[in-house]
Amino acid sequence: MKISVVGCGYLGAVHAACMVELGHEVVGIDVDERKIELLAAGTPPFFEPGLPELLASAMASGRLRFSSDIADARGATVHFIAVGTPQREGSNAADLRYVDAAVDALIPHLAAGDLVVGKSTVPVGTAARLAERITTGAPGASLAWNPEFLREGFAVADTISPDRLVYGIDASDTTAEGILDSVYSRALAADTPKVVTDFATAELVKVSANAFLATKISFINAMAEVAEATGADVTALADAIGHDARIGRRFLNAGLGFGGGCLPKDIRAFMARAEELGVDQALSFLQEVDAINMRRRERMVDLAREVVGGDVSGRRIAVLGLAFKPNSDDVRDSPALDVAVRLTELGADVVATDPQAVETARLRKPQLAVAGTAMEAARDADAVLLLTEWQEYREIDPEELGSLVRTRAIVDGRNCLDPAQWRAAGWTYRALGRP
Ligand SMILES: NC(=O)c1ccc[n+]([C@@H]2O[C@H](COP(=O)([O-])OP(=O)(O)OC[C@H]3O[C@@H](n4cnc5c(N)ncnc54)[C@H](O)[C@@H]3O)[C@@H](O)[C@H]2O)c1
Ligand SMILES: O=c1ccn([C@@H]2O[C@H](COP(=O)(O)OP(=O)(O)O[C@H]3O[C@H](CO)[C@@H](O)[C@H](O)[C@H]3O)[C@@H](O)[C@H]2O)c(=O)[nH]1
Repeated sequence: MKISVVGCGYLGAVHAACMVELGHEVVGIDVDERKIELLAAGTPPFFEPGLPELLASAMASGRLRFSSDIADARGATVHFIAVGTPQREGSNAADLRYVDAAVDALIPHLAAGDLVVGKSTVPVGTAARLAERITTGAPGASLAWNPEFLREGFAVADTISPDRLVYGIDASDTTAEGILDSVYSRALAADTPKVVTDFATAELVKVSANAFLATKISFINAMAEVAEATGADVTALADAIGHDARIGRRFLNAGLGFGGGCLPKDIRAFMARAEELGVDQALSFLQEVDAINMRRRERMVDLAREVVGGDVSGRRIAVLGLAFKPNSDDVRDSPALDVAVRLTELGADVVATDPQAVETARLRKPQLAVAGTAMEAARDADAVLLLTEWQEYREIDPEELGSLVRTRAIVDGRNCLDPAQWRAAGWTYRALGRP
């Protein structure tokens, strides 16, 4: 099939390359010319494992091109909308201006029979509004909502082999399901579960899934707060409750909490939308989910204070990790970057590092002092903070790191180190939620 993907960020660039892998012919479109230049040269504009190889083979197939001109979407029959829906400035609500602009720009290039497919995460009600605009502006074209559940760091595998496919389709649309089935024929042949529903349900599936995941993380972080007050160990607690299949161990990793371009802004936009709908009480628990999450960052700053003896001002602090999670260079609402910046503002002499996110962090926070490696960051440090659990940080030798620092003090913000090993090497080991 001929497909256009409008918006080539973390979601769209991966989606475009994966659609080629699934046998389609694809044009990726973005208003950011620098991004398009990089992609057209076969270079991903961000770090995502597996994407360089996938992009190279997609480009070599001759079935993938990129353009900054929306007119190049003409001729495709399926048009994915994958533009950003960030948090609106000064409000919790989603900023829909990019989605609106993308759809408006696309409309003049649609032909009868074309299907526009929404992938961006939007407040419930958006699809119905856009469908109206499309059917008026481009008679014979229609809209489906097909939310995306990929995780950064696993984006390629999650796109090619999703856990499920959700199609939000207008009841009067007789062709959309068949078109989407053709797009995803390989996943469907592998028995991927498919849920066909209305627009509102499809939109809600996405935000409620993220609300559930955020709640699960904040639940365990609330337990971490209680563990801290009692000397209990939240990691053992998570293992124990996680053995109950009804609970499950995944997404029960206590620590610095959730960040990124999705969970934080999605729960806030969900609350804002619920308020508009007059059902804000139903989601009031998400305020607490958000508050628990943000408190972890404050607690981390407090622990940094504690390990250096009370005042971080003028103290050398090594920060290992800036990305919001490992295997990503994404620093949007990153708890690690947030803590590094707060400590800098408190007068600490912070030197931060990350295997992939140093550049993205510096773009947002040019004042941040950075180092290329953990060993460089740790030189003469009064304390080391591990804030993103990259594998290479998990494997650090406490003796090697210890030979570089001024004081052997480490705060494990992700509960990813073995306390016994570090203490045996003479380190003061502190963590979020375990003794
Ligand atoms: N990142 C993820 O893991 C992920 C997963 C599932 C869903 N989502 C959702 O997907 C959407 C995109 O997220 P992202 O992380 O890829 O964001 P992003 O900021 O990385 O990418 C968005 C892209 O859209 C482009 N854009 C903006 N306006 C445009 C227009 N009018 N025409 C063409 N391109 C335009 C931007 O230049 C940018 O490259 C969001 O709604 C997000 O919530 C993201
Ligand atoms: O047990 C856990 C699991 C995750 N996190 C943190 O939670 C955040 C989000 O992690 P994750 O969900 O793995 O990353 P994302 O790539 O943001 O993916 C989420 O957001 C996407 C965008 O909506 C969805 O598509 C995905 O399904 C959803 O998992 C990160 O800061 C993690 O460090 C924890 O603190 N503890």
